[in-house]
Amino acid sequence: MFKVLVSDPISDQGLQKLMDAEDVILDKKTGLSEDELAEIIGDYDALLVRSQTKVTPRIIEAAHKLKVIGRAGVGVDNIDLEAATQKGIIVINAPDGNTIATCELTMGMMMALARHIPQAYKKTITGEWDRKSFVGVELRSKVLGIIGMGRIGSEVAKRAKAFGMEILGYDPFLTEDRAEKLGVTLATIDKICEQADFITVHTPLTNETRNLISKPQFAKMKKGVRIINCARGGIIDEEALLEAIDAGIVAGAAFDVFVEEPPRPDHPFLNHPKIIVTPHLGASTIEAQENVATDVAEEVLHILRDEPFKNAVNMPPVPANVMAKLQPYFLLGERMGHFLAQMADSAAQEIVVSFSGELTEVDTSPLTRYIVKGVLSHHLGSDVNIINAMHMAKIRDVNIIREKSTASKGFTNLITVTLRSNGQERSIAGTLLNGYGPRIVKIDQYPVDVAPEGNIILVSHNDKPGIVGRLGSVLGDSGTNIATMQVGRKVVGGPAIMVLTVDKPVPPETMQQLNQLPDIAQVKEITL
Ligand SMILES: NC(=O)c1ccc[n+]([C@@H]2O[C@H](COP(=O)([O-])OP(=O)(O)OC[C@H]3O[C@@H](n4cnc5c(N)ncnc54)[C@H](O)[C@@H]3O)[C@@H](O)[C@H]2O)c1
Ligand SMILES: O=C(O)CC[C@@H](O)C(=O)O
Repeated sequence: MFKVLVSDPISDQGLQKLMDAEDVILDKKTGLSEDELAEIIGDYDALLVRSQTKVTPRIIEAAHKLKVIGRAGVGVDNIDLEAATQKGIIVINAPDGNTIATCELTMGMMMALARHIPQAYKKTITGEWDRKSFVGVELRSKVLGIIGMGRIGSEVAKRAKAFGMEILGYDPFLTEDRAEKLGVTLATIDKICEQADFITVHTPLTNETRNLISKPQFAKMKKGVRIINCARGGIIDEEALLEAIDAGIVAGAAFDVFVEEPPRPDHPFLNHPKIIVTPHLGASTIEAQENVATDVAEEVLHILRDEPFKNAVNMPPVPANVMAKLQPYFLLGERMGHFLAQMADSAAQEIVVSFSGELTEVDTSPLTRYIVKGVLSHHLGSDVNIINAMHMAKIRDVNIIREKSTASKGFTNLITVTLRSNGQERSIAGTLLNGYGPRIVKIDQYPVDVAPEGNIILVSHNDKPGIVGRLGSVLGDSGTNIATMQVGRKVVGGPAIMVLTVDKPVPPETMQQLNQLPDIAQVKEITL
């Protein structure tokens, strides 16, 4: 018998399969404290949660029998994936079931904003018949900017088309082809800011998307723009939004999600006449809750019964002998991918992974997943992991080519990764150096020796006297300390690269200054 614990309110209809299963005992215990959950979790084979239960390392530590944690929804921010992976617990989610619900809430927010519905309702129920204060705008012929064109963003685009809106879309993985199919014009964030009447965000919250819409973006916006966030708190800078409303740039905003949830009672959004708020209701429809509960219940049954399953968000088991060979390379592989993605000017369209030396003796697919995860995580953040990395690449039309080579160029093992995008090709090679750990040994065609960690500045320049000095003084003026420095070139006076490691992130204005120095083609900051 399998014991399954449901620790958050999850739709009964969705759970029916589990309730009917003869080999399952289902317990529903909601509102447990961490202590209470830690005390009982040791009895269970599966745990089903929504977003309230925090599955902390302590819970996982106490979960001696647990085989699977099922999240009825998309975000797994409430589950400690690292701890679950280390303990061999599979974590699954239900990424598709609440797409329409969240899309429809977004459309509702857009209409409520355009016609002041919540504000007008509030006044009318007090007996005031105020028709003058609530003159709205039509959606027809307005420009809608959608940032993040994944599942939800794409559905919003389809519905907004039906309202006669013109749509500008930005997503690093949005191709001309797909944009055309969706009736969306490919745009940059800047263009969206300059031209949109409504802007809605549908990205995950990652280091790259945190404060994606902040002061500089608001400064570029059209007067009277309306802003919607039904994705994750923090993608839109809350303070900058308030300033943009005060400055008369933003006419209204609608937020379902907040940096801190629930927001503190004196949060400035809560009583603001121009801001509509809802308590993270995107997925709160009967249908969505049934969908996500059904999806997750079916998957949990598959896992408990050792049947094939999908939507796992952490790591599958790898045979011990293969693991022993590959594990030392996982960190290197992931960092190489992340390094390369930051070197490239646009999101990957093709990733070529080539292994040489002893690595060619085993199935390197788990290592490839780490590399692909490293590349994709630059744009997808924690939504991509080693279980779903290949799937994420496939659905975004990113072609993965694997090669094995006998030429290890003097190294026991060598991993070479090439990233192709929009006609650009960049590559790096890395290895584990005995006694020194992971090393990047080649960047494009230049031999280097760089530890893939911390803050790295990569400079493409012309090999001319004085460059090192000019760069050093700009960095010095900004208080940035250079820890190490290497220069690589093929011919005297030709194209060259410089790799600097610095002690802390370089301020954006310093990066701008560096990029404007003479004889410098490009300066990129790589953070690992
Ligand atoms: N309010 C709610 O209750 C609710 C419900 C479901 C989902 N969500 C949230 O909505 C968001 C979107 O969900 P989804 O299912 O559409 O996810 P998805 O993975 O299908 O789509 C996200 C898209 O964002 C894109 N992206 C990543 N970084 C970007 C960047 N810097 N600029 C532009 N685009 C970028 C990705 O390429 C991807 O296509 C997620 O944050 C999810 O957690 C909220
Ligand atoms: O209502 C929920 O469970 C959260 C919904 C949503 O944010 C998700 O991540 O799926």
